[in-house]
Amino acid sequence: MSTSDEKQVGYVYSEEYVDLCCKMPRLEDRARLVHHLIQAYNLVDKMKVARPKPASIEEICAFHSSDFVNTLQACHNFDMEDEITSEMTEYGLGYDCPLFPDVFSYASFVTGGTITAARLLTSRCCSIAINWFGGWHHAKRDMASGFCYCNDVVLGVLHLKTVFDKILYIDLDLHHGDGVEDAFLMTDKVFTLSFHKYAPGFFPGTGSISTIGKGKGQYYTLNIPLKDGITDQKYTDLFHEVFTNVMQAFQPNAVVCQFGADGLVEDPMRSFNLTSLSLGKCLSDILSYNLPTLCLGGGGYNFTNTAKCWCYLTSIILEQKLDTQIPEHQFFDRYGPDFELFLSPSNRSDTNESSYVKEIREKTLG
Ligand SMILES: O=C(CCc1ccccc1NC(=O)c1cccc(C(F)(F)F)c1)NO
Ligand SMILES: [Zn+2]
Repeated sequence: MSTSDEKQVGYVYSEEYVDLCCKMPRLEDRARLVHHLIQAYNLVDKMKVARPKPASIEEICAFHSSDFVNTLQACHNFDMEDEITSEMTEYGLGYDCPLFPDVFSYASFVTGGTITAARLLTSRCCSIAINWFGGWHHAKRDMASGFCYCNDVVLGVLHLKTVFDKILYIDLDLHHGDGVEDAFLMTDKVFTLSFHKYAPGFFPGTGSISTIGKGKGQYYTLNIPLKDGITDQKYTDLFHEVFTNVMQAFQPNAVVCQFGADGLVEDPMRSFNLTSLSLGKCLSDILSYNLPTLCLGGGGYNFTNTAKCWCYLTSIILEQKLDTQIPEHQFFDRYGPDFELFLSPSNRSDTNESSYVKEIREKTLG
């Protein structure tokens, strides 16, 4: 099958990379499930596989402070019994961001994965690049946060900026993409658009509709705060309206999208009532503009649903229809009892009253 290069889809993967991603506590074998499902649907052979290299210290320091990176690197032989020092907690390490022996190679490899994906776009080798094991949007310049050590998203955007003038960042994770928003709050070259749950006491607590950017970056930050129970229809209608407005006004040269899957039905976060069809429709909207596009993962703590979702998104990128039956493969039995690719919404109530959505529309679309 001959695909002209500009349609080539880049997929960041190696056995070593997946193995390392599975060392992250609380994410166990998620990366392996994701890759093997994409493989089981014969999608890997339709993509240009790019082996990631770990990001170098200087690459990571393009955003993070050197004392933070040095501290993270010093934790590389940390084991569970070691006590958490005050220095570690000062850098956000130890609680929300658990320490484990390979933490630094994990963080530098994931970051390298996203930079590798971004390079596929800046080198014009591909028009779409995927790193499902990146998308760690909470990490700050000198602080790990919310399960994120290095902010691979910021570093990917910074690399894209060396070639593309204006970058649109879209964050579809259940949680507000605070680390990325902070990094680009004051620039008009990166527009950050985040859809997320916004509720008292819900992490990270930022992302209210009133945060719109500062200085030159004023009006280049947009937050869509949502409540529990939102459905596919309401989410995708709102996304379509807001996204098309932003595309018209900002006219980016490249797009980065974080497809965190913790907003899906049956996620342990138990917040939104979305199925993969929502993220799929958002992705189709984005791809319809034929811009260089970087697709990243993120949250997603129901591992089989996350694998189903990102595999489905990969099929949309490749314009391949998938069987609804999960194909036989090494992890087939994990997909029981239904062995179905698509999810069904639950009957939980949607607390986003239409008056609330109307208010959001008015405040963001003017
Ligand atoms: O998903 C996130 C991070 C969520 C987070 C924020 C702050 C502190 C810890 C976390 N991570 C979790 O709550 C978490 C991580 C892995 C698995 C789970 C589970 F219990 F939901 F499965 C929960 N950002 O997009
Ligand atoms: Zn999340």
